[in-house]
Amino acid sequence: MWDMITDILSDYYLWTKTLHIISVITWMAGIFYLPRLFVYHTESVKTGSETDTLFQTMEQKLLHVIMRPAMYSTWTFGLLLVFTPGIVDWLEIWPWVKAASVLTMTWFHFWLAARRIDFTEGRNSRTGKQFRMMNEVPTLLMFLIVFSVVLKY
Ligand code: HEM
Repeated sequence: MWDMITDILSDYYLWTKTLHIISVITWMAGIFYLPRLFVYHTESVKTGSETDTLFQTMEQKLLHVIMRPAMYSTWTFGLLLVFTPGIVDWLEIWPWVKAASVLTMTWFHFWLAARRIDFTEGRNSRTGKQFRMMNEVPTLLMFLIVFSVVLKY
């Protein structure tokens, strides 16, 4: 049974990788844009105004319609790649760097989701500067992930 599954994973390796990359692009688009929305929301929008409601709608749609499904499909296709024979050698360093980075990226996703709730409840206490600084987290992780998965040291 397991042999049959790994044969199928090998046959569809390039399809899986293609879908993984498409999912990653979609997830990252949101990961980079949502903190920007939070910066404008914090610095230029009055709590309780019409614009506040508009920003909340944009943030909710971005998170639930784009980012959340994209995160799930990135994980699904990524894990299928992990189980594809001959792709990941856990004796090398790169899979560990990648694993640590994608776990941190996933933590960042949920951190953003929690900050969205702060806005909906009118209790955001972060400044625009703090959101700008947090925006560097996914940038750093993206470098670590792409270098590790492509160079494979
Ligand atoms: C969320 C969990 C993730 C898992 C389990 C995972 C796992 C994997 C695996 C096993 C591969 C195959 C490597 C190969 O074919 O040699 C791969 C490829 C790739 N991953 Fe991920 N990944 C994840 C998330 C991400 C994220 C967040 C990014 C980007 C920010 C990313 C970018 C890539 C790229 C660009 C490739 C293609 C590399 C190549 O063609 O050689 N992955 N991933």
